[in-house]
Amino acid sequence: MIEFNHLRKVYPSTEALRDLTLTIPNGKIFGFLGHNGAGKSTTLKSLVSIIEPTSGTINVDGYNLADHRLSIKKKIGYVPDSPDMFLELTANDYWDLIASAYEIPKDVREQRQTKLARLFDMDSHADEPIGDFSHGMRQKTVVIGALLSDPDIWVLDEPMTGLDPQAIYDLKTLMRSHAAKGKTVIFSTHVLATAQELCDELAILRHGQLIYNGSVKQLLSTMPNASLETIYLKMAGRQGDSQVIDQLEGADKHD
Ligand SMILES: Nc1ncnc2c1ncn2[C@@H]1O[C@H](COP(=O)(O)OP(=O)(O)OP(=O)(O)O)[C@@H](O)[C@H]1O
Repeated sequence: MIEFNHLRKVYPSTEALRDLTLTIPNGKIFGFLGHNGAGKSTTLKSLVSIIEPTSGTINVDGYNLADHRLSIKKKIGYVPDSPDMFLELTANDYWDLIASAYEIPKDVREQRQTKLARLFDMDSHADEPIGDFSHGMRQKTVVIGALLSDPDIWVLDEPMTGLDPQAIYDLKTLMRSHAAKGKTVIFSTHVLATAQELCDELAILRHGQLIYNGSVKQLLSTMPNASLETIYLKMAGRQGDSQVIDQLEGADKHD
């Protein structure tokens, strides 16, 4: 179980998180939704210790993150919001780096890497530089890296961006099976159909504030026959949406 208690993050020009309090249970797929800049990555980066919150605490399985940083980091596999890093390394070098940081035994690492690289069609590209990869191949490289240590807690920031349909299907299957084992799967997405299909529970952020936390079922029951997209846009979307689109359409007609 992961608990965020009154988390705040202030950047010089923005208050990215405002008093975020929520609990993420084990054994569920938990989704973060919110417009660009809502605070999703900031929340996930705080959990994986890439950034330090301005105030507030995070507890993982009852342990305070600030006091047990290293042991908690080792339980987490993280897919960052951008796969454009370590471009000069080969995929293999990158996985080596992760294997040594997580102290994964050589035989375990080899077994898992072989399976994951084959699953994501990356086995024949392992010795090529990441900088030569397409966006989707870079994404597959970081997904494999995140899952290499078989971590209990998966923190996936927009993990499906750029993946092909087969890889998306496979990743969704892995996420479901990991949660079914009672482990934790946290991900952010802008694809509301995916969130509706995959998530058990959701947090919706707007301007760094939590505007919904609960089950997808419960949220869908608030508006019978409406999709998550419809409900989300009512909660988090621009007011007078159709008016703005009508004005744009009108402007186009006069061009
Ligand atoms: N390193 C940084 N320095 C300054 N401001 C930042 C930094 N990182 C994020 N921010 C600001 O914090 C706010 C939240 O950003 P964050 O990346 O958490 O949003 P997000 O919900 O993940 O957005 P997106 O959907 O676009 O990825 C934004 O206003 C952003 O400009």
